[in-house]
Amino acid sequence: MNIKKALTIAGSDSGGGAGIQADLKTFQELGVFGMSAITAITAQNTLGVQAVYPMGPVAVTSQMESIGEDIGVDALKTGMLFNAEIIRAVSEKIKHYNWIKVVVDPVMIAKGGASLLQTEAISALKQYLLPLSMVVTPNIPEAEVLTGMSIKTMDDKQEAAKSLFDFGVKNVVIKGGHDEETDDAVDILYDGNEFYYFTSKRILTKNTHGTGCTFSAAITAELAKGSTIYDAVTTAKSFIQAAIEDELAIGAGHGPTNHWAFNCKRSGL
Ligand SMILES: Nc1ncnc2c1ncn2[C@@H]1O[C@H](COP(=O)(O)OP(=O)(O)O)[C@@H](O)[C@H]1O
Ligand SMILES: Cc1ncc(COP(=O)(O)OP(=O)(O)O)c(N)n1
Repeated sequence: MNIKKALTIAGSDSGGGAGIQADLKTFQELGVFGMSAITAITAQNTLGVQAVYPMGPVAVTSQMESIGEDIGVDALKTGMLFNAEIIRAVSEKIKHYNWIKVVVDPVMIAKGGASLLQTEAISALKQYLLPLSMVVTPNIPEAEVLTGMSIKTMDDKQEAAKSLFDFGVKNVVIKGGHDEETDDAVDILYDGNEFYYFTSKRILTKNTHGTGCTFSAAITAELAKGSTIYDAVTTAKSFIQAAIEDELAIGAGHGPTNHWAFNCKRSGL
């Protein structure tokens, strides 16, 4: 069996809804072999983040080396990177191994407000990692921080996508989960030439913990299997829609999404 391999470089969420745990569940459901390089351990549940314990940059890159020297990577994603030292070290290793299918989810703040990226690390993200990325997947607040723009309308989203493209990113996906006045959740993709729109019905639920992680992991899994960017985003959008729709009411706060739902739906369960 020629299984494709996907790597997540991200933080651990003890509650299992976001971070490494969400990524590996998504990789498994989409039929790729999942691997991880952990950047930080968070003590976290559906109520919020109780503590963050970052790894040193060498601890992160030695995990990448173990994978790079033996197993290989068909596609990778980054999630919570926490500080500028980790961003720099991860970027150097990606260049060293010439890993091309790189999805950057520029995780900044958890749903409960906890900081998952130090403010002073934002310029490192722009300078070192964005130019190496095949796809970047900010939500609206993250796109605002990266571009310095206020994003309210679809025109603003298009301008922001163009501005992110100018950082050297090859494809920009601005997610619409935070656009809460609209009935639909609309994600836009910009490839430097065209805009593409991915629209789904907005589901009214508080159980959306880890949506961004799951969505970017699904894109990564599809790219690992050889999909085009457009097809990878299409599948990721269906995956996350099913995962939010068929909700798991776990914990007292923002519950996780349901990673089984996409395959259950496909097999008529
Ligand atoms: N309530 C919702 N209903 C349907 N889709 C949603 C909802 N919330 C988020 N999404 C989708 O989940 C994905 C992640 O979006 P978003 O919530 O903006 O990211 P993040 O988790 O990084 O804040 C996107 O594809 C978005 O359209
Ligand atoms: C360890 C870890 N990584 C990332 C996140 C943020 O995940 P996201 O998918 O953006 O979901 P919410 O935080 O908005 O629920 C996280 N919480 N923890």
